[in-house]
Amino acid sequence: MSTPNAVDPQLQAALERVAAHEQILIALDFDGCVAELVPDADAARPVPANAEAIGRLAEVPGVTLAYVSGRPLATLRRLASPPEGTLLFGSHGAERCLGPDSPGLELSAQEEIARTSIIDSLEQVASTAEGAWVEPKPAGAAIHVRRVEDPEAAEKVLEEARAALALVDGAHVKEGKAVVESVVVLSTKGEAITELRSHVKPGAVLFAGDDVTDEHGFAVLENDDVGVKVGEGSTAAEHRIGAPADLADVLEALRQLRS
Ligand SMILES: O=P(O)(O)OC[C@H]1O[C@H](O[C@H]2O[C@H](CO)[C@@H](O)[C@H](O)[C@H]2O)[C@H](O)[C@@H](O)[C@@H]1O
Repeated sequence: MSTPNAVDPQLQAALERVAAHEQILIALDFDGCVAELVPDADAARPVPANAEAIGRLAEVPGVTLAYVSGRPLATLRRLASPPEGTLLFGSHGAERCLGPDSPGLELSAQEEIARTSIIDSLEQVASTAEGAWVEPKPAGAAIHVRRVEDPEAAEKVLEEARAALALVDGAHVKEGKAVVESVVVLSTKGEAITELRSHVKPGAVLFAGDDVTDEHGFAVLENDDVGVKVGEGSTAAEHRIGAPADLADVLEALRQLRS
């Protein structure tokens, strides 16, 4: 294990307040937070130092780990390889695994029709630009443009996708980084964190995330909770780190405070 860098003093003070609680919840976004953003979405993996820090935190009494991600639950499990016992929310909160009895996501017949229309519409749009591709998901789909070389062409794809999705009954749009997603089940990371809070009953929560959808998560933090925005962009989080590679220092600082 390499020596961790000191975290910002204000963040360190906030971590001390979190660590003082008997039970704490550490909820993490995956892409752009635990893992670097990469062109091939299936190649995303935790930054090694983050994986090590997460593994060590999983051993600490009174610490519950959770992932709160836009990824489908099955993909999240495969890519993140979370330690045993980690609670999981996928599909921006529409899918959950809080234990063996957690119900799977079931779509109504109407939602199934809407999901098929979303996928068909996005496939149609993606076929117009080299590098654009569609990621089908249990509750909808995402159109990706990170591999479209020309930024103007990429933005045009996203605009066309928004326009196509506006015509699909029951399609809700979520914005992301080089991606537009559409879901047939409306849920937010804020709702996921609220559900985690009532399940775990922690004295305080640390939530880290990098994207627009993570703002719903920061918005439900309270009291001694700590929100950490990863990277640039406006945010409701009170703390910020530069990149996913900096997250390990934060997690390690928290672990040391619990030792
Ligand atoms: O909530 P998250 O865990 O951050 O998931 C959000 C979306 O992440 C993935 O897309 C993003 O990461 C890709 C891999 O680095 C990148 O290529 C893409 O441009 C990003 O938008 C994922 O593919 C989506 O399903 C998630 O909703």
